[in-house]
Amino acid sequence: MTAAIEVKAVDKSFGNVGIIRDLNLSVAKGERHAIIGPNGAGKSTTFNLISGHIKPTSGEIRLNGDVISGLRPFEINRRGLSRSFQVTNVFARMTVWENVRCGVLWATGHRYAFWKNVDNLPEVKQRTARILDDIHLSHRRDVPAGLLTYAEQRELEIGITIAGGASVIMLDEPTAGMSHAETDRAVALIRRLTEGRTLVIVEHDMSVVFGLADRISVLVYGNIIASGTPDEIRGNPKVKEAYLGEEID
Ligand SMILES: Nc1ncnc2c1ncn2[C@@H]1O[C@H](COP(=O)(O)OP(=O)(O)OP(=O)(O)O)[C@@H](O)[C@H]1O
Repeated sequence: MTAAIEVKAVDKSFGNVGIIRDLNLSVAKGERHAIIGPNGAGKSTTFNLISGHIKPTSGEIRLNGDVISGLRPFEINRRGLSRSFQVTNVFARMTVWENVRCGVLWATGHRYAFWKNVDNLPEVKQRTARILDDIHLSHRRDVPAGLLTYAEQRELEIGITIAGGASVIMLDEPTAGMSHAETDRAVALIRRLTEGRTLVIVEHDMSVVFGLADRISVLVYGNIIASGTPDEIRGNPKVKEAYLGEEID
């Protein structure tokens, strides 16, 4: 079967510093795949390469079989890939409802419908309401997003990322800065919302990684040193060495 994401022999240099070196990664359709690795290993850079925010120096990236390296982020998004960022990225002055509706408008083809009364579009209204319900933020719908708690903002962002109906979702450290209880809630949310889709996640919290991922890839110095099931990764000596002194289970 065609992979959802296929990264082949990708290199990325900033100036003459090689950050990503011969990166090869395959994520099957419907799989939840985590990318882990020490600080500065190149995880966010890998995300930015796949989502088109930066271009590879060489190599090729495919989404559902089609080459996407070289395309711009919005073109890749239209082809079915949606991502969140490490830093919370919601519109602080817009309400929760308006934030989600933005994502829905994009997905339903009303991309530039600024002149329309968009609340009169039943499909948009229903879909926005359903997503708010899914992310358990219906009771906060009229609150400006900037006034939500930090964890609620991250949940909203996850909601917006999936609002577009993309088949491939990429989340960059979705539980960073959350308490244990908030993390558990976010993981349950992510698991539920990505059911039947492909998920790629960058995450430092190993309990999240090992609880959520079907497969894990370990990135060290811009290169994937191991890819496998959580059990394979746990028992891999190269991974243990890269995480010397740290607990990975
Ligand atoms: N635009 C850029 N220009 C120059 N160097 C960059 C740029 N973006 C990232 N880097 C460098 O690339 C390396 C990898 O950074 P990246 O943010 O991808 O790592 P990471 O694995 O996501 O780290 P962390 O876990 O700390 O978030 C770092 O040394 C960083 O300084």
